[in-house]
Amino acid sequence: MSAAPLRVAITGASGRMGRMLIEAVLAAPDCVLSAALDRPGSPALGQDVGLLLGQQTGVHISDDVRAGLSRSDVLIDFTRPEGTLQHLALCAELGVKAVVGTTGFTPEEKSEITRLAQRTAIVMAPNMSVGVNVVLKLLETAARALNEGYDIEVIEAHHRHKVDAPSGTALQMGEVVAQALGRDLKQCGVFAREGVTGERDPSSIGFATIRGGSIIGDHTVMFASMEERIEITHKSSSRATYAQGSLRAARFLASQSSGLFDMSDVLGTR
Ligand SMILES: NC(=O)C1=CN([C@@H]2O[C@H](COP(=O)(O)OP(=O)(O)OC[C@H]3O[C@@H](n4cnc5c(N)ncnc54)[C@H](OP(=O)(O)O)[C@@H]3O)[C@@H](O)[C@H]2O)C=CC1
Ligand SMILES: O=C(O)C1=N[C@H](C(=O)O)C[C@H](O)C1
Repeated sequence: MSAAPLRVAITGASGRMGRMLIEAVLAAPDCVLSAALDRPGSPALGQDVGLLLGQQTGVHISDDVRAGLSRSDVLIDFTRPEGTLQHLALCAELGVKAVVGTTGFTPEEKSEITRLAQRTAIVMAPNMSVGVNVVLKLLETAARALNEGYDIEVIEAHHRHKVDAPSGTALQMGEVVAQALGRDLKQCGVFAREGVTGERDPSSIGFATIRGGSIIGDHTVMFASMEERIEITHKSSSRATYAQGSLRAARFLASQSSGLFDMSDVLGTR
């Protein structure tokens, strides 16, 4: 007998990631789209989610998050920090699991998510692509080997609509490198340079942000010495990579009851 399909709810349904996730869920044979949710006042409310895909699905975008979650096993949320926190509080109350792709959380908001994960299972990652999560492992190895004489800079580029900087992925890359080197990113991260900055502090990890056009998401970590330069780069060419990773995370959660996980748990690379 085949297992019951995973009932997946999507918040931010009309957003860039929301639309990509809906397409991925509709195409997944083991999943069913149980709810497509947007916030009150969204012009998308009432639309059949298949409208943009040229098909009728019978699932209409709604702002009734509680009702949508009540008929779901897992929520996939790519919205904004304040929206995600509201959605997670409802997930914890209703026993619905959650995959969080939203970035830009404050340390306090992250602590709140850790608390909510005592009541339901949550996967949270600033980048759901398998490729980026492999790159995080490469960075750990590179940082350990290049621990002296190399200046480390993280460069990221995204589309003109992105609202947070540096990207969540760039920050995670910085954290992985800092941890491998026994540094604290809060102390050594340099997020802006202008005017007479003085010479570069060798223990710093610099960040540079580019915003423009339709760039989906590029990240490079540069290790620069006086003799050579190593650059580890990941470039996304479609948001489908984030949607597919999110579905892997949703399937992983089916066997978890509580706790906060990341993509290394999902991919078994921890
Ligand atoms: N982890 C990963 O792999 C990835 C993470 N991201 C992150 O996902 C998030 C969304 O990105 P993207 O899809 O490009 O953004 P969009 O702006 O295209 O979509 C955001 C969606 O969330 C809704 N929303 C905004 N604020 C709230 C709120 N307070 N409550 C409920 N819903 C809200 C928006 O509704 P409205 O239109 O009404 O404002 C919209 O539907 C960002 O934080 C981004 O960094 C993106 C790609 C990959
Ligand atoms: O906003 C985006 O688009 C993306 N956000 C994530 C981030 O902040 O790292 C992931 C990806 O780079 C796309």
